[in-house]
Amino acid sequence: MDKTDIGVIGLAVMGRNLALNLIDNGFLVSVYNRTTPGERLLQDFLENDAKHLVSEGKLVGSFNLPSFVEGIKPPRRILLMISAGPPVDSVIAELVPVLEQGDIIMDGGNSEHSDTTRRCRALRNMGLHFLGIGVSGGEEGARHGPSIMPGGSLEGWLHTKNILQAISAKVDGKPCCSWIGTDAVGNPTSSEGAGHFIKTVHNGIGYADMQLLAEAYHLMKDLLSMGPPDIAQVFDSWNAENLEWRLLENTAEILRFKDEFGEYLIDKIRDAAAQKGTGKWAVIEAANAGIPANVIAESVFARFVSASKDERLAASTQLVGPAFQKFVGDRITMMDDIKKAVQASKIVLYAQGFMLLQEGLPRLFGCHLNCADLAQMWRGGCVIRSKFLDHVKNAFVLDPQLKNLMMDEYFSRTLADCQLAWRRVTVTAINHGIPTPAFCSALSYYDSFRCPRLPANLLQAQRDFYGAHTFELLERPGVFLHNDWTGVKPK
Ligand SMILES: NC(=O)C1=CN([C@@H]2O[C@H](COP(=O)(O)OP(=O)(O)OC[C@H]3O[C@@H](n4cnc5c(N)ncnc54)[C@H](OP(=O)(O)O)[C@@H]3O)[C@@H](O)[C@H]2O)C=CC1
Ligand SMILES: O=C(CO)[C@H](O)[C@H](O)COP(=O)(O)O
Repeated sequence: MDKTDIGVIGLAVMGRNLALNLIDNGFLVSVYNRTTPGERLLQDFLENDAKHLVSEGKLVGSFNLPSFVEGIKPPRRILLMISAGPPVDSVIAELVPVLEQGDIIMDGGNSEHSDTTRRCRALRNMGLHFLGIGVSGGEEGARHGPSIMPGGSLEGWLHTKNILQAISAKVDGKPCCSWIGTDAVGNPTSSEGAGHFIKTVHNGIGYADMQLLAEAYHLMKDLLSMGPPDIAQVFDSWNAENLEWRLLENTAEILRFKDEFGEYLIDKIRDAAAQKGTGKWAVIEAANAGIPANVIAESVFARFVSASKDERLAASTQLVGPAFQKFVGDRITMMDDIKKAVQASKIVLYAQGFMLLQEGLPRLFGCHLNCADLAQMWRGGCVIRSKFLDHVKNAFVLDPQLKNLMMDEYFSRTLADCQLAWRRVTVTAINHGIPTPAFCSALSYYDSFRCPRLPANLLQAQRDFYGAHTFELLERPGVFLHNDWTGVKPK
C-alpha cells in the first residue's frame, strides 16, 4: 500500500471520527492507539467501523509507533487526539526518536496554551513543527466537519492547511478553519499556543451559552410550571426565528427525549454538572488579563454550586427563601421576556469573550486576531455555532478595532430592545427565589459598563485609608495622592 497522507494517534470519540472524516475527504490515513490492558480501541476500530476501509487500502492500523510513523509520507503529518496534559508529552517523547527533521505534530486535544507554547519551542529546536489546534464540534463535528482553530508553527500550517481545511465544516463554501495569529498588517505569523488559547475561550463561551439555556429552562420549569415537551416547543419556536443555534436545537431534542419507560430522561438526570477544566482555564485567563468575563465565570461557578448536591439538599431544609407563589403574570409575555434575557446576556457574553481574545493574543503570543475570521470559523461545525455569529462577524467587518461588541450599532440596539424584559426576568427570578446567575451577572456588567460614575471612588479611598495605596482626583488624573484620613499619621 502507498504511504499514507496523515497519521492519527488516539482512537476515542474524536480520533476515530476524524480518521473517518479524513478518509471521506480522500486522504489515506494511518492510525495508532496505545494498547493498554483494558482498552482495545485500535483493534475494535480496525475490526468494526474501519474494517472495510482497511481492506480498501484507505486506512492502516499499526500496533507500534515506529511502524505507524514509517507508513506515513514525509514530511509526516501526525494528529494527536488524546487526553490533554502529561499524555501529550509522553506521546511526543515516544515520537521524537522516530521522526525526521521537518515532520509535523498537531495536537488536536484540549491542551493548555502554555503547554502548547512550550512544546512548539522544544520541537522547533529539534527541527520539528508543532501545531496546537483547537477542534470543536464533538463527535458529530469530528465525523462530518468540525471547526478547527490552528496555531503554532506557520511552516507546519503550510504543510497541513489543505488537509485541515478539507475536513473542516464549510459555511458559504468557506472552511471553518483558518490560521490563528497575524502580524500587525494581517499577514499570518507563527503563533505558538494561540490556537489552544482560542479553544479555551471558545469552551468558556460554550459553558455560558449552555448556562443561559439552563437558566431559561429552570424558569420555565419552576416559575411557569412547564414540562419538558412544552419547554422544547418554546425553544423550537425561538429557533424558528432564524437563530440556527445548534445548542438550542440540541437542547430541545434533549427535552423531548423519553427513556425506555416512556418518561422524560431529563427529569431523571442528577443535577450535578461535571467539567474537564477548559471553562475554568478561561476564567483564569480572564483574571490574568484583567478582563471582566463574569458571565463565563458565573457559568463555571454555577457548575461548582450544582456539584455540591448533598450540601444543597441539606441547605434546602434550613435556608429560607420566598414562600412559593404561583406565577400570576402573563405567561406568553414572560416566555418572550426569557428569550430576550437570553439574547441580551448572550451579547454581553460574546462581548466579554472577544475582549479576552483580543487582549490575549498580543500579550501572550505577540500576534493579533482577525475577529471577523474567527466568528466565521465558529459559524459552522462547532459546539457554539449559531447565526448570532454572523452579527459578530459583521460588527468586526464594520470596525476591526471594535473593543466591545455591545458598542456595535446592531448589538446596542438589540440590548436596548431587550433590557426591560431582561430586568423583569431577573427581578421575577429573584422574587421567586430561582437562581439565574448568568442572566444577573450579564445584566450587572451591562449596567456597570454604561454607568458613568461607579462607586470605585470609595474603593480607592478605602484602599488609601488602610494601605496608603493612593488615589487620583477626577480633576487631576495621573497624579496619585495619599490622604491622612484619620489625622493620626503612623510613626
Ligand atoms: N469529546 C469531545 O467532545 C471533545 C474532545 N476534545 C479533546 O480531544 C481529545 C480527545 O478527546 P476524546 O476523543 O473525547 O478522548 P479522551 O479525552 O477520552 O481521550 C482518550 C484518548 O487518549 C488516549 N490516552 C490517554 N492517556 C494516554 C497516554 N498516557 N498515552 C497515550 N494515549 C493516551 C486514550 O488511549 P487509551 O484508550 O489507551 O487510554 C484515548 O485514545 C481530548 O484532549 C479532548 O479534551 C476536543 C473537542 C471535543
Ligand atoms: O471541547 C469540547 C467541545 O468543544 C468538549 O466537549 C469539552 O471537553 C467539554 O467540556 P466539559 O467536559 O468541561 O463540559
